[in-house]
Amino acid sequence: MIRFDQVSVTYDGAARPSLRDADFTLPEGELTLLVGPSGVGKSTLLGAVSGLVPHFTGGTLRGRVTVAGRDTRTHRPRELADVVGTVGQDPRAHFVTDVVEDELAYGMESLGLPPAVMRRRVEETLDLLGLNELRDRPIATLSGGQQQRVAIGSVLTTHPRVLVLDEPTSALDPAAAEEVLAVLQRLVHDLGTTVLMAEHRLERVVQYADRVLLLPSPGTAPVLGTPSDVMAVSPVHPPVVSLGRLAGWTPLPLSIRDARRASAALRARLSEENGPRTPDGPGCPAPPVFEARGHGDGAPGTGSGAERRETGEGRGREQLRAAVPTTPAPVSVPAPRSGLLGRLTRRGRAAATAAEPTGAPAATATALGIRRARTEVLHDVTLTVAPGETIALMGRNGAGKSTLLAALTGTLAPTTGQVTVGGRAPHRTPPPEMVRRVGLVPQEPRDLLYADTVAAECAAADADAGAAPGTCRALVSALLPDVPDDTHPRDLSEGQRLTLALALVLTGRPALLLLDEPTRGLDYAAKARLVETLRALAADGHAIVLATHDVELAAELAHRVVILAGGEVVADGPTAEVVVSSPAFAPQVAKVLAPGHWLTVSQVAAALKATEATDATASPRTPETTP
Ligand SMILES: Nc1ncnc2c1ncn2[C@@H]1O[C@H](COP(=O)(O)OP(=O)(O)OP(=O)(O)O)[C@@H](O)[C@H]1O
Ligand SMILES: Nc1ncnc2c1ncn2[C@@H]1O[C@H](COP(=O)(O)OP(=O)(O)OP(=O)(O)O)[C@@H](O)[C@H]1O
Repeated sequence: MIRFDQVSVTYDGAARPSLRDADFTLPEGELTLLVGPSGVGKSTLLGAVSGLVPHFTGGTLRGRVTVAGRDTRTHRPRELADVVGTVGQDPRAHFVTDVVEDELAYGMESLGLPPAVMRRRVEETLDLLGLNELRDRPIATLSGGQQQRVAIGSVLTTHPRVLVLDEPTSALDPAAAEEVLAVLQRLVHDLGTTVLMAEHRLERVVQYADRVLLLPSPGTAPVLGTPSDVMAVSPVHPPVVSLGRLAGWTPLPLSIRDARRASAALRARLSEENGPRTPDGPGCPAPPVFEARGHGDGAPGTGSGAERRETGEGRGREQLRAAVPTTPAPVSVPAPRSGLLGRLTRRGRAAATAAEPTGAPAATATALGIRRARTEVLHDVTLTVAPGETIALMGRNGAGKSTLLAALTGTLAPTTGQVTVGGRAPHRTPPPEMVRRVGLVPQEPRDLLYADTVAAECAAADADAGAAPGTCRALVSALLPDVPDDTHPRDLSEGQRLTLALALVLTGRPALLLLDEPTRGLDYAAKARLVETLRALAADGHAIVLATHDVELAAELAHRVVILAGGEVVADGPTAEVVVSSPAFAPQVAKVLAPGHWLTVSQVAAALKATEATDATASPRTPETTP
């Protein structure tokens, strides 16, 4: 159904192709997952299928891409619209109309479908994606996840034979993501739809894939194989695969169910330990985080142990291994340089202590209620955020997370109750006085970026924060060393844009840092860098509140998890206590190793090391659990 014939794409002015030597066929009626580190060319490959590359993006496409027999170089995206449905990374870029129902009908109208068919398909899609209650709503008033569902729905109504999706679950809560993936799987199984989907959160999607197409590193040819064969060699993989590689499980499990079946010995071994040593309050140093290094570097969790015990099962695995270079995965958010970050956080501490008397909370909400349009979106929310504390704010799409963050920044005024940040009521305090008290990195970092160059953004951030000229640029250099002054923010990758937005906000050294869904579009390595940066800030006294659907991020970073449902706080407590028993919010490791309170692969690796050290003095090693 989709055929790439020796395809390379080079953007205008680029020194190297962004996609090279792509040569593969994707058959009809299969779901193929496209994976790879940030900036490796996934969106470029997807664009070559929908015709956006090179027709809209410019650049040169060599070779031939055919979709249902049509050459995408000679067929513009409009001439492919009856066959290919595309949802890009930013749902808002997708919308043509203002209201949910109209948006669902728009694609069918363009294809000239009869009104009766349109009506039936709109109703079906509203039901299928749980959008019924939102059908009359202006799209601009929907939450991020609600908008993403509408974008997906608007493509499904045209019944395309090929669906091309760029991170379709990035703004969805875990349950909504499962619902959308189940719908896609039904289309594949029941209607023979061909789905090609890029996604960074592999823990959500890999078990749904028939095949995985891996772009291992920039300029390396794509590798196609079964999910388990590709995951065995991929530089990006979900925690359940890291755990399987660490424990040496063969075949490598991709689902929680398979991992639980393989995990009896590991669970027994870990039960001898006293449980994970998690940071349960501000100021506690935490264990290392997501695996940030590439395959083959011998680090725990990269699978070297598992591979030594490989039995060779899995057709094609050896060829895959040969095709995947063993260089570390490129990262889009480089490690902070300790000197500069140190200076940043020291200044942060000065700001934090200047803004807060010792022991005072960074922020409070008391019996907070907020009405938007005619709906009460938050109700009776009471919350205290301490300096140095990292809180993950979780909950279903539309639960009110972004609304709570907006109340903390002062963008929305309480309808009832009170909010204080650094001792002030944020909605009544002039913005310049709030800059050092609170900063928000919004769900879409583009919303903070107005200027044409990175340098101009930095100059504006210095002026807004009353900081010495050069303050912001020093931060950008620390967090994004390779980005020149004259780069247009539009040309940065998702991860780079997020980091630029973070640097702009940190220029004001806010005592309270708010981040709305900060891992959208980030690969595992970039996420590890973000975690490192946020930990350094928390250790230095900044309070951090993250609204996130990323259960793995919450497990790594948060001291405390607060769950909102229908605008109310329904859980608030230490991370392990809140997430371990929750089917929706537990990270993969917790699900595999329940009832133990293990949350991350790094905790398990540390525990195994400890038991091994004990065993080395007492008895022979247990090969099964040797990393
Ligand atoms: N329109 C464009 N013009 C010039 N360069 C581009 C354009 N689009 C992408 N690039 C560059 O091509 C490379 C591949 O980008 P692409 O967006 O395809 O990667 P990706 O794997 O989808 O990344 P991510 O996971 O961050 O979305 C990057 O170096 C990017 O900067
Ligand atoms: N401007 C607005 N007018 C009316 N209702 C709104 C407006 N903005 C948001 N809402 C509604 O308020 C509710 C809470 O939205 P909010 O953006 O706070 O949710 P969220 O928990 O951040 O969701 P997500 O996880 O999808 O980002 C949703 O039902 C949303 O539709």
